[in-house]
Amino acid sequence: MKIDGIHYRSVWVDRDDGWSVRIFDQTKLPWAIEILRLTDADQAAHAIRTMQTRGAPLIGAVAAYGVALAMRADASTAHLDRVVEMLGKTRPTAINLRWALERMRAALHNLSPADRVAAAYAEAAAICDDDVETCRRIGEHGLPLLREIAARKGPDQRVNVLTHCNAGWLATVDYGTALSPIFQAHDEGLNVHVWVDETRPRNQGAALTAFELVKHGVPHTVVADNAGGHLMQHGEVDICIVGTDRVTRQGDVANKIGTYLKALAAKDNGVPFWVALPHSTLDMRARDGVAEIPIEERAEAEVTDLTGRAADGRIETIRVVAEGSPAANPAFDVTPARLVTGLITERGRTEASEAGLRALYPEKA
Ligand SMILES: CSC[C@H]1O[C@H](OP(=O)(O)O)[C@H](O)[C@@H]1O
Repeated sequence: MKIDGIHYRSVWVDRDDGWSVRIFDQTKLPWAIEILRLTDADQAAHAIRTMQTRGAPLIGAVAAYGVALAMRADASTAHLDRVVEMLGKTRPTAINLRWALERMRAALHNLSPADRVAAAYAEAAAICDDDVETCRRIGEHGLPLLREIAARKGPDQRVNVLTHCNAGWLATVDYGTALSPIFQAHDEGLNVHVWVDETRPRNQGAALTAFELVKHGVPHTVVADNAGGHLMQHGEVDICIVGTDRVTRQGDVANKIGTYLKALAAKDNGVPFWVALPHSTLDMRARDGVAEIPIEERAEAEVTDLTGRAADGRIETIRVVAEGSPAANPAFDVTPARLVTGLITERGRTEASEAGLRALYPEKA
């Protein structure tokens, strides 16, 4: 998507710089736009682990390019296996990471080492191009939901969408998932407004979703995570649309911590709760999400500390928790399918169920 009129993807290859891989340092956004230069797999792993680059589809794409960078250093089968395993351990919850690495290994394993560099870059590029088209189509299939609300409420009433975390173009290669229909609705002139959950502790909503919506000119309001239920009780939310890091074959949804609580509030208030996902986020090997999806535990400091811009413009990190208090930091939770109104995919919309997913993805059954 665009930043000040210039189109970017969230990851790209700099052919003029030795085929290095470029990403935004998302830990610096929205205060600074810094582009990182990755030249080896360890740098790619570090970027994923530290969330310099994050978002389920995007970490898969960056890991894929991490494999390509690794093949330039050593295209042996042993090194390929080592790098795939190393990158696969960077973050446990988003299934897109495993999906992308398995796809890279399948594309390279039977090739001769001499052919692996070019093939790795080509496969990583194909993963990125597939993600861009997939996310664009997710937008197309989610758009009718917003049009229906707009038609019901009338042109002078805004369509209020609540979203959690960041599932925009910064979480994917381009367009986003949950934000894709919102961008398309805005671009076609729908009167759409977004309630943006700040999304503690990493504030992906306040920092990244808000940044995307400002740059695209989409009306929005940042709210504390705990405000969503109140807004729903008072009729201020017409629909919730969130992204996801893994959906099981029965439709259970892993997403950023706090999503489950929003889904409970939506159910209690009769607010439709939709989840947007590309095919790469489906984990048909898992059934019960609560029991089977690994939930990433991140550092306490992400809860005890907060980073932002001081009055004098300096970026500072301050402690916001009493000295001596420990913190726990589960980074995701699982929303059971019974709380999900439906799934928005690149192939269309479906109920959050095994039957619904089999109908859309018969080849994955
Ligand atoms: C389009 S996937 C976005 C998904 O990924 C985020 O996790 P993180 O920022 O920790 O990588 C979050 O769960 C989003 O919903």
